[in-house]
Amino acid sequence: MKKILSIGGSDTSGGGGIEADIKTFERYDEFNVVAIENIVTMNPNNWQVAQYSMPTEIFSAQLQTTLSIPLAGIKVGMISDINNFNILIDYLETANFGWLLVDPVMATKLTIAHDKTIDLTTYKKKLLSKADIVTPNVLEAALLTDVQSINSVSEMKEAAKKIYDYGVKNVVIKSGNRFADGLATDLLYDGTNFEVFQNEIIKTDYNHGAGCTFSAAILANMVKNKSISASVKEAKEFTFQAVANAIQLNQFVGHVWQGDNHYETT
Ligand SMILES: Nc1ncnc2c1ncn2[C@@H]1O[C@H](COP(=O)(O)OP(=O)(O)O)[C@@H](O)[C@H]1O
Ligand SMILES: Cc1ncc(COP(=O)(O)O)c(C=O)c1O
Repeated sequence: MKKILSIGGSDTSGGGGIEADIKTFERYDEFNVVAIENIVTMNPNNWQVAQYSMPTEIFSAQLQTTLSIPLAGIKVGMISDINNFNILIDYLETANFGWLLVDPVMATKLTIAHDKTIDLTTYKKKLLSKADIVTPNVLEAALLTDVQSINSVSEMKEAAKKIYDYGVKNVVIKSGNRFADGLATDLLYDGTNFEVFQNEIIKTDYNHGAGCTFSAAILANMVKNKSISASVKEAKEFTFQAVANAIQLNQFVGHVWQGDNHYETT
């Protein structure tokens, strides 16, 4: 069984972050080990989000723990603190692992005030440049490429080229449910070719966790030695089902569900 390390935030509501990763990797029969960099909580009255960064000593101890484990891949999600970020970069330089996927979680479906001390130039230079694959949504891709917004496949292509130039080997940009054409488009760019993956947008408000699930599923396929293109294709189908099976959590949100079945929806 392959072992994969997730580094990112713990979502107390259970939909995104490390919790989505664990559920997804289990579906692919892969063993997920974790290093939690931050914890996200929600106000029960209005769902306002708070984020608590892990003290550096604890984050570092988690990463050290994983040095004893042969890792087929590492998935990096939400990173909130510059000191933890630097510890992560040092760790990536010493650890032995297969693929590195970076999901640059900056613009999520929840409004999270991120620690602005990680500037994007540093983020690109130190982290993205090491990634085999990076999976921003269109909002994150716009932030990374310093454009106002991305509203079409041709604008996704422009952004993918720029992100590739940061040293990333493969770029996947996701439009999710944001484009008016009714299509959920994912664009893959490997430095030579563009490939477009599309399906219809499921009309639902419940897709929290879709991004984490999608990127975990891509990595889950990659460590099974599938091509990047086949990995993205399969992950898209997996995530589509997870969105189709989403559950309402409370009056504020609904979360994707990676399991085979769910027996009740409220
Ligand atoms: N309503 C939806 N219908 C179909 N696919 C969706 C829907 N919402 C998200 N997806 C898919 O889930 C994956 C994650 O996309 P997205 O939700 O944009 O990520 P993020 O959580 O990073 O914003 C993509 O493959 C996207 O096409
Ligand atoms: C810790 C953490 N990581 C990642 C995400 C991203 O979630 P999504 O997959 O909906 O983009 C969230 C969303 O709340 C989160 O709390």
